[in-house]
Amino acid sequence: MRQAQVYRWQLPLDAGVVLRDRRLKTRDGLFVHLQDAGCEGWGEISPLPGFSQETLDEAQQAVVAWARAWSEGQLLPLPELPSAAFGLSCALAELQNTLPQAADYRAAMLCAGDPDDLFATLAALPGEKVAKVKVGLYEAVRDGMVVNLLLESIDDLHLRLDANRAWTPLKAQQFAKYVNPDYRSRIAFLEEPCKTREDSLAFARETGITIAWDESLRDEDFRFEAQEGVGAVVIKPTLTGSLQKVQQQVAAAKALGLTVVISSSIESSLGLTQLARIAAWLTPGTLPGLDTLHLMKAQLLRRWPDSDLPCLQMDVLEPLL
Ligand SMILES: O=C(O)CCC(=O)C1=CC=C[C@@H](O)[C@@H]1C(=O)O
Ligand SMILES: [Mg+2]
Repeated sequence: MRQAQVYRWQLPLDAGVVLRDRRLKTRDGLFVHLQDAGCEGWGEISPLPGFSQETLDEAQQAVVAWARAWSEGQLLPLPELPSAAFGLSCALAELQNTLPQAADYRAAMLCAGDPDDLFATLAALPGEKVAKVKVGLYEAVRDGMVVNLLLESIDDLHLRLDANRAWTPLKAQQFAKYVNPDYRSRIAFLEEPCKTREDSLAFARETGITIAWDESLRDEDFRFEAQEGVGAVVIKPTLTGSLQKVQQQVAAAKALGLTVVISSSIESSLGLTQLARIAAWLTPGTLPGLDTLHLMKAQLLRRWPDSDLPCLQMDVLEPLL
């Protein structure tokens, strides 16, 4: 007999998590748990404030209705809301054993805070040294100097940068001016430098710095096409939709020869470990962008290997059905 449950949860975040100018104090989300004929599957639905179009309450309504119908034997189409479609499709994939267990728990180190503190940590990174640095939060010139300094001091370091569309063309140029042309090839990519796609493309052409699309993938008029200066796409499944849609986007990007990075939308450890499995499955060989667990004060139900954070269990979940 089929059984479905939807749980709501809330986790405290580290004091310093700022997203699109707003400070996030907690991460709120849902889990769905499906059981059928001795098999089970879990999925996480946690729209990211400032990034997702839908609110958690809207996602909850859609997920509860879908799960109720499913437990009564109906198979409704997945909801349109990306976070809901993603979480439900993961639960179904676990239930049907189509989401492989093997996971890629490596993550490009997310750097924040004082650059002076970063050198030692980065220099000591084992294996492929890839770090992600946010730019566009301070003066573009300061960003340029920090990036230059990091690449200068650690000669096997590659950086992923992310401006979240913060710059005007002028500011982007000010940034680029400070990065020694010899080091630019070690900028693996710079996500979304400018406010518009046209300006970002012009920046890539003019500076030789490879750019990546993240926010643009959610633009109504976005199409996968070869574009000079674009080297990668960053796919955030919680913002994209069902696993099937994620697979389609990965395939379309790969067909253009682009690097595809599966990235976190600050999911709990349960969602994050599923993303590590999706990365191992769909983008083997590319370091995923999943270094966000340390932004939280606890894990939930499933552990991320080597994390020291306490792992909270079922008793903190609020059942909704
Ligand atoms: O992509 C990564 O390496 C980590 C995730 C990450 O950088 C982000 C997750 C969610 C919102 C943003 O703060 C940021 C991004 O814009 O890509
Ligand atoms: Mg980004």
